[in-house]
Amino acid sequence: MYSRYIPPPKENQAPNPSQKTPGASATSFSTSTPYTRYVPGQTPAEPAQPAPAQPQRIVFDDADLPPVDHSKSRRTLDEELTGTAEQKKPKKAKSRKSKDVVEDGVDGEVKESKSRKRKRGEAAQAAAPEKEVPEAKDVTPEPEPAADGAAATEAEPANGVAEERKPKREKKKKRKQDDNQDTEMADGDADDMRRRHKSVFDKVHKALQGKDEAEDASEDEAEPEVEHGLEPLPQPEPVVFDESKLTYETLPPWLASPVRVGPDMTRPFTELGISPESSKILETKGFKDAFAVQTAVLPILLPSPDRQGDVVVAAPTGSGKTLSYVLPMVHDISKGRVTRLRALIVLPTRDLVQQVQLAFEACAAAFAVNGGKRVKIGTAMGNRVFKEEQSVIIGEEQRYDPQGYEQYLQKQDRFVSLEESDDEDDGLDLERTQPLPYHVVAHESKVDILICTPGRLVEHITKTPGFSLDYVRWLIVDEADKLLAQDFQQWLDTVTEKLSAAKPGARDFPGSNKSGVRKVILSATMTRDLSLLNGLKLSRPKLIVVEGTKAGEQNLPSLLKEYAIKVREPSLKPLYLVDLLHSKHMAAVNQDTADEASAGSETSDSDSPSESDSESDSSSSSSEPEPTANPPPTKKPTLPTTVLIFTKSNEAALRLSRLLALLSPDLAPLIGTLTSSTKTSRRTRTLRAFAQNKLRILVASDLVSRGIDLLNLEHVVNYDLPISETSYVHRVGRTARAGRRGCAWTLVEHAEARRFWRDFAGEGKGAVTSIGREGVVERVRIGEGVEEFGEERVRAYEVALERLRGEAVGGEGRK
Ligand SMILES: Nc1ncnc2c1ncn2[C@@H]1O[C@H](COP(=O)(O)OP(=O)(O)OP(=O)(O)O)[C@@H](O)[C@H]1O
Repeated sequence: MYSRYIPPPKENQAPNPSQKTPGASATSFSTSTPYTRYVPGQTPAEPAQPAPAQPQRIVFDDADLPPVDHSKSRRTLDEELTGTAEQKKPKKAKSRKSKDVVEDGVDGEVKESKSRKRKRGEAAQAAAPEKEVPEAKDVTPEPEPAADGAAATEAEPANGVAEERKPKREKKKKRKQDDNQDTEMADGDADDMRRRHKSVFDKVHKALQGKDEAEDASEDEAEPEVEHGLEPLPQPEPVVFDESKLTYETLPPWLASPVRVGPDMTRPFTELGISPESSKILETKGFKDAFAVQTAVLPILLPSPDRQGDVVVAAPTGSGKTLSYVLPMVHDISKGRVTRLRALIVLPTRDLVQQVQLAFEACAAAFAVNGGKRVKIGTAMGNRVFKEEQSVIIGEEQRYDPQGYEQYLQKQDRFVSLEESDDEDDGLDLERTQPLPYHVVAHESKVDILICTPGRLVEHITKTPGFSLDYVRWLIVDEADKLLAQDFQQWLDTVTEKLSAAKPGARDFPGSNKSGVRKVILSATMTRDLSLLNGLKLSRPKLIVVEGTKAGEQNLPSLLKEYAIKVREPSLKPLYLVDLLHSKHMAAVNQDTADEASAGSETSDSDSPSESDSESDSSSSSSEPEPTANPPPTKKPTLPTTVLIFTKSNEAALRLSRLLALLSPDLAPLIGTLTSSTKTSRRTRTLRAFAQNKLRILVASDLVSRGIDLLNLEHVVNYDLPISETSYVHRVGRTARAGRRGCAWTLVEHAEARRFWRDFAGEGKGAVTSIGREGVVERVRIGEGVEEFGEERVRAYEVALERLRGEAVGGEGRK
């Protein structure tokens, strides 16, 4: 009953045509592969060498196949081959199979499972009596290509051993694929041979399982055929990947349920716990009533018998967040006598350090009343030589202390031996002040409050003798999302570790029985990312959110108006800007600015610092007449308002600033430039000139997009699109501050339109923006391309560009 088993060729074994006997069997299988005879009841001998598990393919060369009658249906073929009528399979199963085949694609066909191979082998044996070898054909089999020439090959494991090693699940999957493959082969028009085999395999497989045809038939009958219309068959649920962002529901209660405050709420400082004397002084500084954020934060941070936990503040730009922490801190520290480092304020840029220092100085005076101490404020931001900065923060004195001196000497001895052993760890000791005999050098803080950038803070912690955080009881992290996202020298870990050290009584709050470090974390674009916030190790935190009626995650000031200008000709973008600056849109939007502008224009010729204040010298001292893209000015250079123009980089800011001066000489003396490559002192001068209305236009990189408080600024122009929604919020938030009006203009090129309207403006299909605004972004038209600007202006623009290029290369243009 069993016939000779002709196994498939061995994996990776390229046929050797030389071994072929002429006139050998016409089968397309390589006959060079050794095989064993199957003897029932006898375990077949293991192959000498297990072949690698890499699949091998078998050529089904049409030329080698027996002629096929395509007119015969599959059923007819099956009958012809097996002599039995095969039960028709239910339609449902069939269609599912064919779908799987499509999904599995070529891979499914390439891989063949062991079971299928087994079936194939068994089938070959079973089918042998009926059709042992395909009809002899007068064609010499083509040699099979090598295993790696995969194009015309089919995967075939070398033997059962390699196959056995595959995990069960994989085998199961393969088996399923094989079933699908079978259907595909039957439907396809290339492999009739395989189709025949398949039907034989099926029969033999059933036969080997001890099931006769009748049983098969009854089994199939038991599974009634289900009729389907054209409606889609039920499919498994598609796998849905959860791409949702963190929502308030998934946040801890303090983040999920913030204390919400309306943006218009104000209250007198006296109602919030500030003494009338201090309030009066604050009023003289321009702080009459507390702003919304201050009304919410002050009661939590000012001393109370029941001290509350840490505070996280999310309030729009220009809403007065700085004063909300400055006032309670100065109030608290002014109650003390001794100067110790009590508070750290960490900020991302030097400009912000300087700005916050001014706020502290103003408030220090307000609390130096009724016997209150005038708090001492220091800064550490790297704008000075480190040693100089050290001497400003930490003082030294020689104190008589024979015992301490003895310990010092012992330490020195140890240090010398360490030095000999090339250990450089204590090298800084060499730079320390040497004590006088029987004295020690004592260090003490010269400041109560240190305002600093994170990098410089870490430097002082690690390198400044006597710099200690033992007495620090306030930690303020302003522009927190930025500081937390960028781990400057692991500043947070270093600081929190130092703050966790407890010295008895060192962190006590006067007038309170509580002790510890109070943390205040602020931003207009506060992160809700717990992985970032966790690093702060907050204690019983509260989230304060200031928001209007149309609140988003990041809210814009309510008095901000936003506009978008379509740039049809990106190559002429600077001309759009020039036209905007000369348009009626650039009007004063606050009355006091209008007044100052008219007063400033009278003196602007003599007082203007011109561009000597910035790196780009735009003063048009050249003897040649400047190419101008605008009509020559008829009156003194002036602009009725103030403008801050944002570009994408330092270089872009410098170039645009110069180009503007060339294109519009009337504006040249009013233009200043602010970039991170500009020296801090020069930046300070430029900002001061702008605050005094001597400069009316600032061209800047994103350096000044955060926190900078230019109260007289009325218009922000996004010359280049900001990189993110957060960046947009900070940029446009340089105006419309502290209850003033302001406008934001964005130049939008065609390629940027979708992103701008969807992500920033929150308009259009699929718009999802985190920005909360009261109004909408309005469209404004400026220029209409070449026709609108005119040939002459476009030519002048090209000349200006050429000159700029010349200046960049040789600097001749500036001479
Ligand atoms: N109570 C007040 N009365 C009047 N002016 C105030 C008051 N509080 C703050 N200001 C002023 O409001 C302006 C903006 O304040 P501040 O710089 O603190 O804003 P901010 O919320 O920190 O903004 P940003 O997020 O952009 O840093 C400052 O000029 C500040 O002096």
